[in-house]
Amino acid sequence: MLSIKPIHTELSGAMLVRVYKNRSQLGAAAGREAAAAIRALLASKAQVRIVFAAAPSQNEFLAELAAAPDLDWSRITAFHMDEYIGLPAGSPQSFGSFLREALFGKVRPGTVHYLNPAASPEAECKRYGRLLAEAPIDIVCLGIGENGHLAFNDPPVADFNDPLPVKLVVLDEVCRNQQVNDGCFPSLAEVPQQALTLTIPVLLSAQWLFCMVPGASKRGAVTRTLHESISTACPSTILREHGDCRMFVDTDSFGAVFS
Ligand SMILES: O=P(O)(O)OC[C@H]1O[C@](O)(CO)[C@@H](O)[C@@H]1O
Repeated sequence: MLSIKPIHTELSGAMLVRVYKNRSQLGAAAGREAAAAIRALLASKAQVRIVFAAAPSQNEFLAELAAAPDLDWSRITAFHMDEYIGLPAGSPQSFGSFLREALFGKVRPGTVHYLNPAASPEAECKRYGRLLAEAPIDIVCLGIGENGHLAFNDPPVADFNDPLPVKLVVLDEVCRNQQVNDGCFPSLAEVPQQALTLTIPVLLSAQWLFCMVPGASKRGAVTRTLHESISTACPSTILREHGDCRMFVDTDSFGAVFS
């Protein structure tokens, strides 16, 4: 298999940033790297625990990962990082349905823990928090929202020292508008107002973070992530402090590369 070379690499704090020519190269490179990391973990432990983001920005990455050879998915425990509250049961917009379609239904992980948006939010946050706490999280595969959110930790609710592992949040308007612009919902009125999300300390507790951020609509968020001071005004800035976060961007989200 040919390796896909980034056209530019740099460090932002402790975070390794790789810039690819376009989103398909970004997705393929990230998928292969994540597969290699999973293989390495599976060689040294019985179970590997991974949290996945559910968004169009992850499509190329998830497709590559789903096609990766020699991965024993039966020893993988999978989680997702957020879920809307208030969608009809089985709605294609739910993040559980998205991941079942894009990945879980193809690779059949040994265990998939779905967030249940129909349960009482308080009870569901506790239940999911307990499942997450059963053992360390090995890998989180995430994206960055246009407002710099990680999962559904939008700037008004993001807390780098959140005491809760999973919480109920009200979504901010930039985040809800993005879902319409991404083609996930026909209008703002149909985007749920509330959601459950893993909190930032849980996401950052993973040994490895793979962060895939393609597309021109993310250029502002990528620039802020790399250059703005670290604060919840742009939650993704905290990624620069994780010791093993790799961020995959393309020329649309990064901007021009000058050598
Ligand atoms: O790349 P996108 O579509 O902005 O998604 C970024 C994040 O938003 C979510 O889709 C919803 O919070 C997450 O699953 C994902 O990490």
